[in-house]
Amino acid sequence: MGKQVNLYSFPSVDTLATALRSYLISCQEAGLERHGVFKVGVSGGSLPKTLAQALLAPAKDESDKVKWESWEIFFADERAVPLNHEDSNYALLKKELLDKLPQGTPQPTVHTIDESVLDDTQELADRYEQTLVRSFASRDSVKLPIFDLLLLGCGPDGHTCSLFPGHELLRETEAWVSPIEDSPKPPPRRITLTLPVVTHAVRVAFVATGSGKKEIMKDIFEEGKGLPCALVNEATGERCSWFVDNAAVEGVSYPKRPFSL
Ligand SMILES: O=C1O[C@H](COP(=O)(O)O)[C@@H](O)[C@H](O)[C@H]1O
Repeated sequence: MGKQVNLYSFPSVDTLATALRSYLISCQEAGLERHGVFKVGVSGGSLPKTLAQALLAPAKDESDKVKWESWEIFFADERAVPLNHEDSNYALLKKELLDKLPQGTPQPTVHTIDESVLDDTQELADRYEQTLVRSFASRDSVKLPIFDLLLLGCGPDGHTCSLFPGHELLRETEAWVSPIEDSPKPPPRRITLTLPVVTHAVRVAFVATGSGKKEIMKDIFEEGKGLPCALVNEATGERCSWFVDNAAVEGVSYPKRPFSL
């Protein structure tokens, strides 16, 4: 068996958010040291709210500062809807986090999808892949982009990004970004980072909270069952950290670690 992932469980979302903040700052500093920017992919769903709680808290000191001007934000997956649509992951991040940055805060760079091609998901995916190519270097010079951090959610069926259990997209080996037309969770038309891109990141962090997640957490951590979240765990091992509350892992026997950086 490969190296184990870090499973961090917290008594509340508040304590989880405090730890997540420290983790994000450490990933930010590692990214800045590596290449002068912090390249992070974010998900939709329940993540942006917890992320906002972590990032909007005032800095304790200089070493705890979010250096927004150095953040390059990408989307781990996005829905094929206008950017101001209620189903848009960008709109959600904007509402929960970006619009709440205090006045005068230097703005992060946010890489959104190209709204002009929403009716063609293959083109939408290709254009987003080109966005990655421009930021991470050409596909000829790198086989896969390397995100400093991917922030992922875990759906109650074990999906992550828009990679769903049993879907043929899990076998994609070439594309960096793929379209999906039949997402079992609405809306059906989306684009997503592919599994090789997700598992190639320097670090991957899942955030999952609430008792609604506990059954799938057992499946992911105890049996795997080929679930997308389990595939990410298997491929990333100790590069992968789960930030969960106690309710989400009640009855899960996988060893939890005390949080430390
Ligand atoms: O549809 C999606 O769902 C997942 C999981 O969402 P959650 O609400 O259960 O946290 C999310 O990570 C993904 O970005 C989103 O498009």
